[in-house]
Amino acid sequence: MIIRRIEVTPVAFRDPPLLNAAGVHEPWALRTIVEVVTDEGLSGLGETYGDLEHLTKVRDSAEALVGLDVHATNEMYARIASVVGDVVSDLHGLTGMATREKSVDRVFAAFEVACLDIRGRAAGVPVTDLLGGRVRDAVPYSAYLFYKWAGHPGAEPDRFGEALDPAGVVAQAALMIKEYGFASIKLKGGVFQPEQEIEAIKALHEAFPGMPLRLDPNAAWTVETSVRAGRELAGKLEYLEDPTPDIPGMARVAAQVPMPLATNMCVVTREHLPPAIAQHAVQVLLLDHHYWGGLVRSAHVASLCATFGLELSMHSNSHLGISLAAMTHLAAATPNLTHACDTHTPWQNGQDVVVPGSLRFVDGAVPVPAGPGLGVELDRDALAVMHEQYLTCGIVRRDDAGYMRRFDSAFTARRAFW
Ligand SMILES: O=C([O-])C(=O)C[C@H](O)[C@@H](O)C(=O)[O-]
Ligand SMILES: [Mg+2]
Repeated sequence: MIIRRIEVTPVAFRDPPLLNAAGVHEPWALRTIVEVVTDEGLSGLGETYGDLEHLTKVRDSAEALVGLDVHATNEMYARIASVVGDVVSDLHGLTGMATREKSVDRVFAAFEVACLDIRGRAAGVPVTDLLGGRVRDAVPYSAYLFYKWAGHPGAEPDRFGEALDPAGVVAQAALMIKEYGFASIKLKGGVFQPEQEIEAIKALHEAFPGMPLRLDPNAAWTVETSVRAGRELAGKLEYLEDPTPDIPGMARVAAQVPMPLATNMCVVTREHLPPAIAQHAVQVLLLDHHYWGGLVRSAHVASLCATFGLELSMHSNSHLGISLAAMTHLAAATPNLTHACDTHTPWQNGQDVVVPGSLRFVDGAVPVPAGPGLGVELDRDALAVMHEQYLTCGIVRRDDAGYMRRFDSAFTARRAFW
């Protein structure tokens, strides 16, 4: 199974004005779709970020992989490492510090997933079986709530409407739970004064008694604020996610609040694990195969977490169905991933590059797709439409702060701000 050809296609799809500590989502979200084709005519799919600097590395790497066997992932990683010469950072900073290793892992992941898709198709088994077999038939996801404007400025309101206060947040949760059946809730914070976000959690706790809740201010709070908020929310949070920046800051908070702390910001690559574990900075790691180097490397990290007593959840950016399928296969094969995963899927409102039908939500969980490989098929018409949207949307990298500054010229991204 020799790689003959790799198609790399950037796409854009509509995204609502979701607010976070970095600013606000632009009207279009970007992704890159990777299709690896072998000499035997088998093809496999991968999905990754769409920012131009990353896309360029993905394109350059694709050329370097032609001629390799789809099983040769160590050689694939080495070739990609030699192509990815420098560190690629996101403007939004929401997934923590960029390092060289993380930059390579991010590029490698899309190709690794595509090769696993091919290997699963060739063997007639789902990707889950290549990762050790399923420990759950369906993967639970959480309702991922955002403060948001009713619509993008100058455009019609979207169907989710405005959510700028506790009542709006509760209404958004009710809509998501009604449509998807989610059984846990995450609120993206770091947008308003901490008191207002604490009130929103209290309102959710009252409206959905017993439902596990998380709050994620994306490091917008100081240590002192995090401790105060954590204590005020005692008994109401399953975990508090990245209240404050960096491992030492998280360690100080963790020692003083009653709930576990989770992260997708201070532990984002292997070198962060030893200090975080030594300092007891986090109790829950949000895995994300897109930057932890694909599915197999993520499974290795999961195993390390089991050794050191860290629990697991899963992080999500705006994504499409190839990513949802990959996330579901990984989570279904990871025994210690016991918290419901994050997903942006509801915000994508049905837009996708995969043929509808193989991915669905049942009681808030996605059943592992039945077909071989990832179990999803590329919808080539949809891909062409979304690629055209990419060419015309005028956005080449995600810039939440820059977009926010169009409406609030003094805005700066919030880090240990409150
Ligand atoms: O910290 C997190 O969970 C994220 O970074 C998730 C997403 O990036 C989210 O914050 C977003 O897209 O605004
Ligand atoms: Mg987070």
